[in-house]
Amino acid sequence: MVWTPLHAKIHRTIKSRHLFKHQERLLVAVSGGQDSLCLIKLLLDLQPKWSWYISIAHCDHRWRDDSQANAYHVENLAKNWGVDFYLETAKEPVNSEAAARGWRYQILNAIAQKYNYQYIVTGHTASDRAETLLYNLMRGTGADGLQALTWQRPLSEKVTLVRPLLEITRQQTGQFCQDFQLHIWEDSTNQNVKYARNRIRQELIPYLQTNFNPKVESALAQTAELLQADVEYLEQAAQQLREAATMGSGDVLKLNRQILKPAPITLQRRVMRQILLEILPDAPNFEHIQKLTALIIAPNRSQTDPFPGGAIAQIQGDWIIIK
Ligand SMILES: Nc1ncnc2c1ncn2[C@@H]1O[C@H](COP(=O)(O)OP(=O)(O)OP(=O)(O)O)[C@@H](O)[C@H]1O
Repeated sequence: MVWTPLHAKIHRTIKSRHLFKHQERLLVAVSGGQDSLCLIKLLLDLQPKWSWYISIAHCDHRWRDDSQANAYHVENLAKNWGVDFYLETAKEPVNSEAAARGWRYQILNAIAQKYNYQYIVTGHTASDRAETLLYNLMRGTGADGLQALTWQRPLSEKVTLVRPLLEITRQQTGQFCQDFQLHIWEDSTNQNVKYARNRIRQELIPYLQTNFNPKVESALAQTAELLQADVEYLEQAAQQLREAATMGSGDVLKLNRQILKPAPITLQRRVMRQILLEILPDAPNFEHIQKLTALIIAPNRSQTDPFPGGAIAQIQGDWIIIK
């Protein structure tokens, strides 16, 4: 087996970030594209050092004419490598990117639970991280949206999603596949500049590389990494503030304004967002968070309009009452 600098880098990353331990069961999500092929080859090469049990899962969304051929291609690779292969085919063609993603994670999670895999591993790269950061920046999310793709994320009680390639660029995964002659299945929809994501990848990033910073992808990925640590810290601080300020539970929630008032605005907003995440049917937007935060210094007896789902917040002296 040929050991490259990329092997060494991933080995170090897995060790230093404690992504997996020895002898764990990994379900690798392989689309057949260059990123996930690079990922599976690296993990299979590292396997003897770690004694993992590695399998491959592929999801056929049925949204391209060649999607079945794509699935066979991945199945053949799995056969040649001698690893278990799980295929799930959508009953109806999945026709939006968001729907495909939602369906895919649900399926991967179900396979992992059924066959007892602790980890689902995906091939997201530093390039994906940079694109996600730019995309979210233009949509106006705060630091939470910009932290863009975390190393690990729980998908359910027993299954964790892990992304070991977040410090490797797409250029590197492409070169790796070429060096090892891995046959990539090109996704024709990646070329379609109708999608904002593809315009960022095909047009915006190359423009930034040429005119601003040739290493812009790694620079943006590093920004995401720094923001991730900031967000983690702020969320913990907000959680503590919330616990200190909250009374009651169930249908009526009381927040003490005297405790919230001296806190920095970023923590006040985060407390309100954490609460709204639990009581609204969908994720709260900036306006919802602002409306609730404004009550911290509002005159006595002020109240909000109903939030989606019907909850109302009102002031009674030192308390914000949410019911
Ligand atoms: N059809 C598929 N079958 C199995 N795994 C897949 C499939 N498509 C994508 N993946 C996994 O997801 C990773 C990211 O793929 P891609 O960037 O195309 O998806 P995405 O929709 O942007 O994902 P996300 O929502 O997680 O950011 C791939 O490297 C691969 O591990």
